[in-house]
Amino acid sequence: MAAFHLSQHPHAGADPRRLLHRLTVASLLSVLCFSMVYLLTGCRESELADNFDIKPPARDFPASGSGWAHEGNGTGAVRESRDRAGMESNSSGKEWTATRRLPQALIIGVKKGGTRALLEFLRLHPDIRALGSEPHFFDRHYARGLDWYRSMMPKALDGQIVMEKTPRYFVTVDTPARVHAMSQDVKLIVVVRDPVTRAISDYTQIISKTPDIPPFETLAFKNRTTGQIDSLWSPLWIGLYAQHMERWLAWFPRSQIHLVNGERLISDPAGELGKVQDFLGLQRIVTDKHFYFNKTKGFPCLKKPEGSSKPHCLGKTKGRTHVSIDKEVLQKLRDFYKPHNQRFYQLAGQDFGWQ
Ligand SMILES: Nc1ncnc2c1ncn2[C@@H]1O[C@H](COP(=O)(O)OS(=O)(=O)O)[C@@H](OP(=O)(O)O)[C@H]1O
Repeated sequence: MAAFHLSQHPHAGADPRRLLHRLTVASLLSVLCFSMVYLLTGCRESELADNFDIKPPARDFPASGSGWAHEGNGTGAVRESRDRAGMESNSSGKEWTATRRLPQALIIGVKKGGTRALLEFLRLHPDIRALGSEPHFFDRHYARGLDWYRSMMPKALDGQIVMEKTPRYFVTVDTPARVHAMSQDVKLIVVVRDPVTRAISDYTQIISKTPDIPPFETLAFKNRTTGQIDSLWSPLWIGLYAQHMERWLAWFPRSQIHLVNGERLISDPAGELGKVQDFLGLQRIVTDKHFYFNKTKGFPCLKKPEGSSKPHCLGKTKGRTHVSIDKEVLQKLRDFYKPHNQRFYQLAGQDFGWQ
């Protein structure tokens, strides 16, 4: 249409140089505008979002379906605008520049342990800046390099702790060495939960996505008649905590790994959060004042996150009803895990009391 219109213009043929000049000026203006938009809106981040399967740092909300039930909370909005500006000011009005840094703390596992709840509770702390999505850097995107990883992090001020959670790190063989190569001082957090319940939680999620898979009772055994457990089946293998923990202990001292009791994270979230804040060297700011027990959901939820008037619970994929499992199979699994759990308690220096 535009080309047709130009060729019909009475002066189009008369002054091609003028037309060319106009076109050049228009192109220069477009380039200028584009550059301005690029600089002002952090275009680099949207490129990342388009090209990769994880979210950019400025949108550091939980992935949909895995985060809070009411997402557009004020806390996130405030944080997002701070991220965009990259600035924050203290009481004297002086501004500090926030920068993207590599994480100083990682929630490395375990899948279905309660890692999302822990991360969201920790995000209430003003000295924590946490990436909402799981970047899977050390297990999937390691080849992208540390600069890429840093670019995924939310901006943080000096003194704020940057963190992320990717529960798969705990069980991936190369991860401890890779994390160590990034930082020898990084603080590691693992939320652990009774491995039998964890496996059922895992399976409940799997079957919700692929309803055609065989029953849990079939997949859990190499041979159901002989009762031989298939410990390589992922939902069961992840629960061999001692085995995974030993790999981490080959690279990091026990004092650098904090274990969160996943069961207590539900029954006493403030108590578990208190210990995590101590471990991170932070003031205990997230306390029981922040939580209430939501009877309908059957889990603790947040009363009023900063800037929001609504209480917040985790989304519906967290705390769902588990598939019911044959009692005999449950007992076989408990017997199977017993020695592994004992070994884990020894490594942990803590008895989690799983049956
Ligand atoms: N406050 C609160 N609200 C909801 N759910 C809670 C909470 N605290 C811990 N949990 C438990 O977290 C389990 C999900 O664990 P993760 O977040 O680690 O899962 S995931 O690995 O990120 O998929 C999830 O597992 P399921 O109960 O099997 O759904 C919960 O038991």
